[in-house]
Amino acid sequence: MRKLLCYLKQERKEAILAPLFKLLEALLELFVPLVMAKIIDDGIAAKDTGMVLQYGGLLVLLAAIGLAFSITAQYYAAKAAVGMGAGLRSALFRKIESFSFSDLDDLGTSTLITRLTSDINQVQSGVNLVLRLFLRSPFIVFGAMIMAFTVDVKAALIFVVTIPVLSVIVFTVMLVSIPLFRKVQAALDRILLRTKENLAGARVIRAFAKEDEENANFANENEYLIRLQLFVGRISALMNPLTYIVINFAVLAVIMAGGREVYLGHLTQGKVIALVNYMASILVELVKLANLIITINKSLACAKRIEEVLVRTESMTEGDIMQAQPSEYHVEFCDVTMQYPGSAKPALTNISLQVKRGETIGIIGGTGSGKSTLVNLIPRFYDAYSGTVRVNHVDVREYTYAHLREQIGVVLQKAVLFSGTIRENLLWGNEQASDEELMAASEVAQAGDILAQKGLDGRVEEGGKNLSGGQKQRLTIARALVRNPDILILDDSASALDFATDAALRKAIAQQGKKRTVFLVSQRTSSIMHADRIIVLDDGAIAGIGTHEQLLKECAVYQEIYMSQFKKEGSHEK
Ligand SMILES: Nc1ncnc2c1ncn2[C@@H]1O[C@H](COP(=O)(O)OP(=O)(O)OP(=O)(O)O)[C@@H](O)[C@H]1O
Repeated sequence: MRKLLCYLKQERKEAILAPLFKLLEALLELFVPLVMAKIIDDGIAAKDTGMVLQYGGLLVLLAAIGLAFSITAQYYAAKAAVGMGAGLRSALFRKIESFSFSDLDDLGTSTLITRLTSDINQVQSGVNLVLRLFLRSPFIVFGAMIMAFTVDVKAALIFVVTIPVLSVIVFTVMLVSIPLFRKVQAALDRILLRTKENLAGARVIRAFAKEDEENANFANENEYLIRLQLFVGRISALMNPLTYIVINFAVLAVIMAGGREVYLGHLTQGKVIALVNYMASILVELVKLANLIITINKSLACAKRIEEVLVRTESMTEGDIMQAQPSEYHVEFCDVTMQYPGSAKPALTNISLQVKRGETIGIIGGTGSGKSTLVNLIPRFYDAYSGTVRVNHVDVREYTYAHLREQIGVVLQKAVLFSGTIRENLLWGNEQASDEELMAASEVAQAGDILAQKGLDGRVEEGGKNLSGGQKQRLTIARALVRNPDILILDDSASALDFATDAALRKAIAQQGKKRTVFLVSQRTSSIMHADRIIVLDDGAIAGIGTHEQLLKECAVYQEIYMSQFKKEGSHEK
């Protein structure tokens, strides 16, 4: 919590001024019943119109000054809360950006989105309310009680009994409803998650005709939320009749005791009205206070979720080496074992491999055999559990992230593009690249036809939804090539391309002048068979290394893969 308060400290001036102005407004409010008493006793009773107008004017003045104080307080409270929210949002975003793939896997992206958006909003509105009410409400409750004593001690004793009773009712209702509110939030979270999954998977739902089932599931979750909210609503609704019964009895007691005092000549009618007004103010403030405490509780729960992310220590820290001398072996794996957190068994076991500069390495194996895991260790998307991965003979953990990754062009299995223009997307590879360089990279990536059709200024919609799978893959390859990297990793990134385009792509990459080390991950033997060496992975271990011809002779796993695809392709041709 202390960490979050730092962000409020940056808005120190506003955070002090907001409650101060609210306090001034409350101070003025406490005088209103006294002025009313004066109007009744000195103006109306004495039929003195001048006096009524004079005090009436004072009331208007008090209201106007109070309004000005209140607006000023609202302004500062909003400014402090929004400023804190903005600071928090940037800090959280920066923190999330610093997370490694393992951290993101561990936390889950949907909860990070909720924390970055609705949790921060909740904290923001909590801070806004606290700044306005945490001084004002207790001040009015105690102030009104003290003012009541200054009006009439005997009648004020009724307040001494009423306030604790009212407090007990209000705070009991609050204590009962807070855990229920937490349940409501959790139910809301589930509904949000379901909505998000449904929107993301809308096409799959249609394809499997699961709309009715999904509608029914959503209706169930919604029904549960409605029942919970109604229950919470009923409990909260109990507060009003109960408190009004107490307050009405207290008002009755004030009027009866006051009436007797008026009759005896010890109290004026105006003062009785003032006492009734103080009683009403106390009730209103107690209800506000209860709502404030509920909001504080909700905000604290959200603040805790935000803080969990902010104080999380990253599972990987970067080194400080910026450049290394080119060495004989460009990429080395030394007895590398990789196990994902929470997994029962390693995804890679005892991998040792030395790759020379300029070599093209094909990586093949069944699904889940560890191909992506192997290449993801080179740009340090994950750290090896044991063993070392080296680039230019330097452990990847010793490089700064930026300097390690600027040597490597990665095309991930899932082609991700961002909304904007094609040019903006390609420039991610190298911000300084000229249009000619972008076009040249696109030609190599076999994306020339896309550019001819759409141009560099062609729009890419959210998630590249206006492009086909193959078009997206070719643009992501072009983006990696724009960087002109020393190491190029294509992780099954030509899976949506037809055989001819795939072959043309490999040929164009090989023909580029640069002595580039290439890792080609694929499930298709045809994509990797021309590589200098092929690594066959089987259940996380190397089952064979060699050329296509060597492996066909010596490696049973490779033979099996090749034969299964050869037969399949043969049968297609028939
Ligand atoms: N982020 C992750 N967290 C936990 N386990 C993972 C993660 N990514 C992969 N795995 C597991 O590690 C193993 C190897 O996965 P990997 O993605 O490297 O296989 P692959 O050979 O690339 O498969 P495919 O060809 O299907 O993409 C699998 O058992 C997979 O379930």
